[in-house]
Amino acid sequence: MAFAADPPHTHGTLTKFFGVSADFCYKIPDSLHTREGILLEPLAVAVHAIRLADVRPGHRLVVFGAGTVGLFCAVVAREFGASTVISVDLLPGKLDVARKLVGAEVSRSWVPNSSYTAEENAQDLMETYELEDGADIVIDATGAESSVQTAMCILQPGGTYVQVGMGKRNIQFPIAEICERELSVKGSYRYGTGDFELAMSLVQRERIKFDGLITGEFSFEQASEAWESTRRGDGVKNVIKGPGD
Ligand SMILES: NC(=O)c1ccc[n+]([C@@H]2O[C@H](COP(=O)([O-])OP(=O)(O)OC[C@H]3O[C@@H](n4cnc5c(N)ncnc54)[C@H](O)[C@@H]3O)[C@@H](O)[C@H]2O)c1
Ligand SMILES: OC[C@H](O)C(O)[C@@H](O)CO
Repeated sequence: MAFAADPPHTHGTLTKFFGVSADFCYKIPDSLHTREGILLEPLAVAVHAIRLADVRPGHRLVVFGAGTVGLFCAVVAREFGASTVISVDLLPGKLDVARKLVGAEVSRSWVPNSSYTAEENAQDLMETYELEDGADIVIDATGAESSVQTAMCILQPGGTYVQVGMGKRNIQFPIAEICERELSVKGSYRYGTGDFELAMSLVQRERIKFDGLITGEFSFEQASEAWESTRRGDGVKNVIKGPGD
């Protein structure tokens, strides 16, 4: 898969014109403003992950990370029938967005304690939400070592773990947990056939609404400020306009 947004295959999409074959394009639904169209990409990432996780009605999920990808994993899981989705993030503001997007009936939130071990955090989360044997499915959308370690300790026997977050290439990984509880561990990378279609359909049918998710708009000249704002974790999604827009 050649990814358009960053080198080496291209110089990136931060340009006035970007040529791409028509059969690699999807028409943004008329109901969406172009700037909201950028959210279809991370939504397709989430659709891919939730399909791989095989979320079924009644499942209880934990999603580490409430950035764009984690938020969308949580709301797509709701659409697949999850009864409870616990969003985990260090930033309480991100969890407020998750609650609004997913809805109070399904959404729960939890902030890890940075001075706890992974096992202590896992125990705290499971007690808080009465997950006696553990969650059915856990998704990591942070790439953070501490999240991955905690995630492994909150799955029920036979549960499924999906790695979406991409952080350090090598981390300490509690491999015994996989063996002893017969966990299924999967990696999720970008998207596959049908993921963009389902993402667009969820938006067109207004099952998922993008209202309030574009929290910053920057001119081309302010691009570095946009990246800095994203690095600080401000808001949800920043848009950088093309040159001359
Ligand atoms: N697998 C793929 O195809 C794919 C596609 C897109 C993004 N990604 C990866 O997914 C991850 C999420 O992407 P995003 O765009 O939502 O990023 P983001 O930076 O917007 O979100 C990450 C969130 O994780 C939270 N976080 C960081 N460390 C944490 C910790 N220790 N505990 C709890 N929360 C923590 C942050 O506060 C933030 O809200 C990134 O690692 C990104 O590289 C992977
Ligand atoms: O949504 C697609 C992602 O941005 C990526 O796959 C990227 O972060 C890794 O190269």
